[in-house]
Amino acid sequence: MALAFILSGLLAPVVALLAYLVYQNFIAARWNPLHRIAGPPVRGWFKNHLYAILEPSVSPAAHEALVKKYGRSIRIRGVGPWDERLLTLDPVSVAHVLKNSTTYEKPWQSRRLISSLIGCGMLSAEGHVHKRQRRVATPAFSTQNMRALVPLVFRKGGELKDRWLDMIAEGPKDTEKVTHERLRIDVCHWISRATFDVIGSAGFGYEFNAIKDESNELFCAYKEMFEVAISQSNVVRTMLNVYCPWLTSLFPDQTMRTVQRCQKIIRRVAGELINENNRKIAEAEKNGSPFLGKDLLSLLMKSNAATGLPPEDRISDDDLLSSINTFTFAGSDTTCLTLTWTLWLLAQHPDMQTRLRAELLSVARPSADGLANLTEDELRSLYGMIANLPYLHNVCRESLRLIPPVHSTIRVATRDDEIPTAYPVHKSDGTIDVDKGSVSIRMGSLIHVAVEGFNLDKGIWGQDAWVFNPDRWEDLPEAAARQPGLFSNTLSFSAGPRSCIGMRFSLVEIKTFLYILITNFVFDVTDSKIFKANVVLTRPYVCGKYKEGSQCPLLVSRYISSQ
Ligand code: HEM
Repeated sequence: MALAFILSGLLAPVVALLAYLVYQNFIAARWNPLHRIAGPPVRGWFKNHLYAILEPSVSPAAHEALVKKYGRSIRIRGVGPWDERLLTLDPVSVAHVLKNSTTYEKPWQSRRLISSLIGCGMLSAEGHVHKRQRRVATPAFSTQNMRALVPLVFRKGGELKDRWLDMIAEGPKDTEKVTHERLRIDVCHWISRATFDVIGSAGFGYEFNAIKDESNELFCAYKEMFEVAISQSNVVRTMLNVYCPWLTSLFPDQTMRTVQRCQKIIRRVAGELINENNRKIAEAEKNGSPFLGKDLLSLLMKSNAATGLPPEDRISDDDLLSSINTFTFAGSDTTCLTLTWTLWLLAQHPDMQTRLRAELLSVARPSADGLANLTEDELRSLYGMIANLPYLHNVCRESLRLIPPVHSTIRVATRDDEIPTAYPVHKSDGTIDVDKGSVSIRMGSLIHVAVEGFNLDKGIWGQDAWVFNPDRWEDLPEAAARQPGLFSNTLSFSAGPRSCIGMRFSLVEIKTFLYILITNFVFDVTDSKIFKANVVLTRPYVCGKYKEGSQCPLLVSRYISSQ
């Protein structure tokens, strides 16, 4: 009797699980309206289309083939048979999904993964928590505040330049091949150190000094934690982290222990920064003088302390800590990769590099003896001129269009909806629906927003869409000029209420760094072949050396004017 009771107790959950799986895979899947949309076949129970649409070495061709065969609203298979997703390359559909951020949220699984590392900051929060964080942070990213950061960005760019000049003067180390004063430099590694320095200083008034050396404990903690985040090599462990976080924190493995150790350091150091700022704000208030901190954290704390803000709209010290982590996580690698890919593209196109250099050198410097002696105001006015240079702007937007660091993003429908379409929808029975003008979507379905897919769409940008051509921006095809997107009709910074809050910040950094680097150095390709891989972001790797991690070696020599 007792045995029968125990067995039935054990059996019940198994039967319930089986029933659930049968329901999800055979019944719910059949009733899902996405099932009626055309899409590529799946050859096997656990086969999916994720590699083809997520991996930048194959995704442009995959997207092109899918659109040709199935139109711009495509049903694809996600992780399992229960996971039918909508891949949309229809601009009207994407604008709808990104604009309606309460109907289309970020899936809880990706939000949980991000939160487990950097806390529930703006990247992973949803609903009123996100709104509150975004409202408090928005003033910090105003044009005026971004201008205030210009001198600091020049200082960091100058430090990187001096470091490279020293390295070139010193000559090669064992690992660096040289041909007549040209040094092989992993630009990705070095620019990453510099963008960390910028975000530390401009983000929260902290000096990582990573261009100098890589020993700072907060820098090491962030680096180690982000490396864990991007490796996620143990799929089972990652799944457990998402679905049973209590289990993995009860039985932490080496990776988890590393993350916990890093988080402890970050909490301590960043906590001190927050306390210090709180103290300064209180002191300024007491003295009736303004608090002068210009970094994002100070500005965020100032806007949070503003007298007009209702208490329920204020964010907590924990949220402030998550914001520091979020700015570091979202703002350093993305900008580093844009700069790295731009230098790589310019190294492949020496004529464009020369043309850009000529334009940058045409900007009159307020002082002949370099940037170091310029006042903050002079640097700001210099940046004003640089920011308006047309070819530099075209190079930046073309690089961000061609190789967007964020390859794609994903949303989940929080209710049933009709997603409007501009193009006819191909159905799974072989017919084409020209009249309906929408795709029915059920609550819980995932929508794949192909950032790179949009940016490289030949049907929109023209037959040369996969080619680096900064001049295309002088005469865009009509369809491209109608594309949604926060930045220059591209989705590189996304669109709508969840688009990138740091776009202006990164453009100041990208343009200033390009100005300093291109007017001081010449960049050439090496004999190493570089390929792109989507490891959270689109990163460069050397062919045959994937295991060595992301790198982008270029031959760097000093630019010497012939005049
Ligand atoms: C070239 C550099 C950058 C690129 C290409 C980029 C791109 C993006 C994209 C595509 C998103 C939307 C992600 C999604 O929907 O899944 C995003 C969001 C975000 N970015 Fe950036 N980003 C860059 C630089 C920065 C910088 C410098 C910062 C901060 C200092 C920053 C802070 C954020 C934040 C906080 C969000 C979340 C916004 C929200 O959900 O409300 N980003 N970024």
